[in-house]
Amino acid sequence: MRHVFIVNPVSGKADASGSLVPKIIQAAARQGVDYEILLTERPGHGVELAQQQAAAGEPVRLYACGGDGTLNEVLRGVYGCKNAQVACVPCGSGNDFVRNFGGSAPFLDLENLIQGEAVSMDLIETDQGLAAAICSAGLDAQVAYGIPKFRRIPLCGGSMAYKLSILQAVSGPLGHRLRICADDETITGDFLMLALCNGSTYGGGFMAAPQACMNDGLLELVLVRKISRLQIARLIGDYQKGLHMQGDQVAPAYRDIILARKVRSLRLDTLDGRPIVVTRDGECAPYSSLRAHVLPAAAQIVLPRSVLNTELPALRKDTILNR
Ligand SMILES: Nc1ncnc2c1ncn2[C@@H]1O[C@H](COP(=O)(O)OP(=O)(O)OP(=O)(O)O)[C@@H](O)[C@H]1O
Repeated sequence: MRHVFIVNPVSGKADASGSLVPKIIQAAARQGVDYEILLTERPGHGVELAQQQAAAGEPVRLYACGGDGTLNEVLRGVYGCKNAQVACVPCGSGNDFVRNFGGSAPFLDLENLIQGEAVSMDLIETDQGLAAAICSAGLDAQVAYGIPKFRRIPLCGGSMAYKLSILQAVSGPLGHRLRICADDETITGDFLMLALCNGSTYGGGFMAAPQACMNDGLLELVLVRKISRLQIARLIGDYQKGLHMQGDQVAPAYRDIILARKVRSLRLDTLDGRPIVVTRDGECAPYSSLRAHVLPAAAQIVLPRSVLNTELPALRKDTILNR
């Protein structure tokens, strides 16, 4: 099997490629694998490179070296190619995908990752494109959407841009009138936001669905009703830590404002004439509707050896390939 490292030099806070490339060369040499290193040159280039690498039909393992956006591009590029496995080398800002598996450290241990095995995992297909972990809509996505604008202001760093974007989002009209069709159930009401989760975590560590399993053929839908600014301030800390849920149930303190379902498909339509911001693995844009469904076992994701030996909600062990 060929090992191809697709490196995004602009992901994360600094260009990681300078330090990463020598580590890749050393790890690949020590593991004695046939490898290649490719750098992305522009947005979307990761999709093209992954497509080209998988097109020959030979077994190939692609390492997406960057953040969640780079992983998303590589997964899009190989979607439908049974010969391609995908690994994540987390060098981005949020790196939410690997949080499902205990965090970045084992994935940055390249020899551990090269020795890893592929696990068949679900993806989310939406009418806006694929998502690996979470597709969300509403206030949280609106905050993420606003950050780049504030980052363009001189001396405005990442944390200040995030705070200014929150301030802007909560100063405007809160919530949307939505019609949500979750499988066969239709729910109409005023909602602050919703998260459709294959994985547990997004937005740099917000744990929307702590029990989400990435290979059970189901998605966790978390709906937050329209609430006051004071209630948002109370909820936000618990939502970040996943304390709004108790196992598969909504925690008693939040049962009047949060709904949770396990679903295969979702249709969302805005009924108030205002577009709602949607984010897929961190890529944001406003839409008036969204269609999404689970793609069971659509990707072969490589997990480091040490992660495969750990019990995690994100992973059912019976789908490990190559064993
Ligand atoms: N050479 C390049 N120049 C400019 N943009 C690029 C280049 N290569 C890739 N990109 C784009 O960089 C964007 C950001 O990458 P990525 O999401 O991996 O990093 P991040 O935002 O730092 O991490 P995270 O999403 O985990 O917070 C992606 O949308 C990708 O399309």
